[in-house]
Amino acid sequence: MMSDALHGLRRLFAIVFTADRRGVLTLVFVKITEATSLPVQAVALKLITDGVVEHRRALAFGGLAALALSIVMRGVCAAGSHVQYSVGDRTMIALSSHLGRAVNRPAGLELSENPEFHDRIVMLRDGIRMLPGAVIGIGQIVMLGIQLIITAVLLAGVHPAMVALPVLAVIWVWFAGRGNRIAFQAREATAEAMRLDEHLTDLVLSPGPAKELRIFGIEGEILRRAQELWTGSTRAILRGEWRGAALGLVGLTVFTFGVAGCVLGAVLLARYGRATVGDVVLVLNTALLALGQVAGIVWAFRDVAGGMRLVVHMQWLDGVAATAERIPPDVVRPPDRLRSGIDLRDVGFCYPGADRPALAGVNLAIPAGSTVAVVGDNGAGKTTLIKLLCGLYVPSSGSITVDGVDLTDMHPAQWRARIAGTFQDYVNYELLVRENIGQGDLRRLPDSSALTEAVQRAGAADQVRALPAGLDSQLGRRFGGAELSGGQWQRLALARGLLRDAPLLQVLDEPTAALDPAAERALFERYAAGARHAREQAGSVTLLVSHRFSTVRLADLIVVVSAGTVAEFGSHADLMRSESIYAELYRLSTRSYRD
Ligand SMILES: Nc1ncnc2c1ncn2[C@@H]1O[C@H](COP(=O)(O)OP(=O)(O)OP(=O)(O)O)[C@@H](O)[C@H]1O
Repeated sequence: MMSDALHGLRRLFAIVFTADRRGVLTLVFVKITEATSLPVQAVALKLITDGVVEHRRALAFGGLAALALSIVMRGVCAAGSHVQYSVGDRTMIALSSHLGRAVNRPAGLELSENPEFHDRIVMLRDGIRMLPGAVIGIGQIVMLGIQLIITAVLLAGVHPAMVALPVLAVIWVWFAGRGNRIAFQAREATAEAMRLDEHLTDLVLSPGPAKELRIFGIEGEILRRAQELWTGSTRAILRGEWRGAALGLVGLTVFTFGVAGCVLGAVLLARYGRATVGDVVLVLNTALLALGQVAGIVWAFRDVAGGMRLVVHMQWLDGVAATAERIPPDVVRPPDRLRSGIDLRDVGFCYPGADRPALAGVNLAIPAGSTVAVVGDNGAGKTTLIKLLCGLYVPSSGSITVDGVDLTDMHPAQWRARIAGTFQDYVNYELLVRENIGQGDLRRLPDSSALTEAVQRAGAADQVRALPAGLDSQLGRRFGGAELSGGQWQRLALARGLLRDAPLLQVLDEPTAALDPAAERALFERYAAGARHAREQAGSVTLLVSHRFSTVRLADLIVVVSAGTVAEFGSHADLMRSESIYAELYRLSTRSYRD
């Protein structure tokens, strides 16, 4: 535990020092000056008192000179005090960008689906806001620590037993440290409840879910649940704070007795002629000062402990992010063009924490240049299959190979750079239209003709033309821009998925649910035309997940996924010739359209 704390403190020091070297050095100078100014003042008062009482002019003038010095030192400290804020802010900025990098490091989705990850992120986010306080706290501890050592030396000069006072200070700090830990643990235990509270409050405040909430009349109930979570968490945090404060109070009581003992001792020593009146003034000054110094250290430790816990969460995140980064030792680059295709051999996958596999025994050979439709019931495993092909998860068993190279041997980011896609839960980026589409390939964002071509292929040309500034129109009511219908947002998402030139894998996971069947078919025909171009250029494979058989039948090959495995695989004509599940589903769908 102690070694963890020391390690955390060392890391925190290192982070602060790296973030602002010059600021830290200035801060050290300012804090040492601040630390020595008060003891200089206490000694000055002793010298002045003894000089006046004993009629020793030189002593009194020496005391006055020391007093003047202490005032100058205090002035230097006041002038330099702003440095601690800038060091704090720079550290906060450095750690925030480190956090951003760590969160983006993992190749897959496992980490973002891990509840512990989200709890730690909440604690990190809150902790980063406390960082400037932790930096100021480090400065305070250094300064007050030096002061306390000088105090101990001065007190020992009056009587050696008074050196016990700093020992009592350590006891106080220890009690307070235990108290802080209890308070922090209480706060951390509420992280999940606080996250749920945030989610529920967002639901009520965001325009998207507002319709459903109003229709069902559940805003009140959702808010009540959020309030309940917030109240429960706040109460638990307060309980922890009270218990922590009680421990701190025990330490304070012990130390106060020590201060009283020193003052009483000095008075008795003076009474029996073993100390001067100046000594009593010195003890009064320093011992009472020490009360404030240790109280300051206790408070500063609380802020620093917050920073140290932040370091612990950061290290956890760095560790799991590095593990999840999945960079193979001998990285193989994805091919420039697909020659043979993508093979799945006996692929199985179980989501972390799930009790049964989402996919098992999947065998599939997808030839280069083919367009493949994936069909199946809800929950059959279609999206999971797509996510494995995109390298967002690693199969639990079996292998996926691209032109004979195992996907796990490829750099995940390099493989993803060769994938284009639109998913059923696409994102509505409320940016400029060109930025919304440009997210599909940032390198092509400035290329208006590439954007326009993607817009045309997605069938969104008319809707973009109707906007006040075309590609440069702002989207989203909240930002003073245009609000789009569900289908219009979806067409922009499709354009985004079409922006990347000649991808090796083009994925369309039910991206057309908000389009009518005729629009979906027209879109897929345009897609197929584009796919021909990509096929010629890069041997691209296009994968389409759809429940609409009028579109599905246009694909070269059809995969029927059922209960986590591939039940059928073949062309429309082949599957229709046999008594297949596909033929049954196809007839059902065409019949329901006729009825
Ligand atoms: N992130 C996840 N964590 C745990 N289980 C999941 C996760 N995503 C999906 N599953 C489970 O895996 C199974 C397959 O889900 P998948 O999303 O692949 O189905 P699907 O065929 O795409 O369904 P749909 O047609 O409804 O989109 C389901 O039982 C689902 O509950």
